[in-house]
Amino acid sequence: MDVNIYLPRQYYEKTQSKAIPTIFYLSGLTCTPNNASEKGFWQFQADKYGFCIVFPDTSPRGEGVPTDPENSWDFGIGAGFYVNATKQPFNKNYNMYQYVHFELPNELNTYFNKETVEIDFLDNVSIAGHSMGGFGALSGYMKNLSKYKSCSAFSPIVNPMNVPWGQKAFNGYLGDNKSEWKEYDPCELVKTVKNTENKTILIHVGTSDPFLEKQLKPTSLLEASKGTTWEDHINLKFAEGFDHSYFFISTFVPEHAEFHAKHLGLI
Ligand SMILES: N[C@@H](CCC(=O)N[C@@H](CSC=O)C(=O)NCC(=O)O)C(=O)O
Repeated sequence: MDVNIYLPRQYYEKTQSKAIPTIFYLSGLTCTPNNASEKGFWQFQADKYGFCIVFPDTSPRGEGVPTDPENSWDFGIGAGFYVNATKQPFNKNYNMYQYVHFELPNELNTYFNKETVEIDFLDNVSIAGHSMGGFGALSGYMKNLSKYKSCSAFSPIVNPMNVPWGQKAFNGYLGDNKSEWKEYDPCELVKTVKNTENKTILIHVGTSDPFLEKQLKPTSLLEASKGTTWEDHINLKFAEGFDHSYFFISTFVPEHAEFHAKHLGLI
C-alpha cells in the first residue's frame, strides 16, 4: 500500500504555535493515493489554513492479496470500501476500517512526532472523502464521533446496503449477515448514533453525476435522518451541471477546506 502526505508551509516555517491538525481524505473506487494528490488541489488550501492532509490507499495491495474473481474495478484491489472484512479470503488483508481510522494515524504519529507533537494525527483531526471514500468518511465519522472534529464528502455512496456497488462490496467482504452491513451504512448509523454536539456534515453532489441515481442516492441520507438527531445537520448541496470527476471535486475543495479549517480551530 501507498500513502501520500502533504505537510503545509507552516510545518517548515514553524509559524503555528499549536500542532498542525490533519484532514484524512478517503479516495474512491480505482484510486491510488495519487488521484486526489494530483487532481484535488488540496495542497493550496493546506498552506492557506495550516493543516496536513493524508491520502490513504483504497485497499491492500501486493503479492498474495486476493481481488475480484471477475477482475472488475468495483471490488477487491482499489476498492476496499473502508470496512473490516469478515469473510474469507478477504478478512486477512482487507481491514481498511481499522487501517484508516486507527493503524495509519498511529503509524504517522510514531513516525513524525519523535519528541513533541508537531503534527496532530490523532486528536485534532477531520475526515473527507469521495464516492466510495465519501461513504468511508461518513461511516467512519459517525462510528467515531468523538475522534473527528468534522466530516465532509463529495458524491458519497450514502446507502451502500441498497445500491449495487455497496451490495457487491458488503456481500464480498462481510457476507450475507445484514446486521453487519448496518454497522457501516450511514443511513442506518444516523438512526443509532446520537449527534449530541449538534455537528453538521457537508456534502456536495453534481447534478450530472452519472452515478447519482443508481449508486449515490444522496437524498436517502436526508430521508433517513428525519426524526433523528441528525435532521437538519446534513448540509447536502447539489452542484448544477457537475459530474463525478476531479474537476467537480477540485471546484468545491476550497469550501470543504474552509469548513474543516473552522472545526479544526484554524480560523
Ligand atoms: N474506471 C471506471 C471509473 C471509476 C471511477 O469513476 N472512479 C472514481 C471513483 S467512483 C466511486 O468510488 C474516481 O475517483 N476515479 C479516479 C479519477 O481520477 O477520476 C470506469 O471505467 O468507468
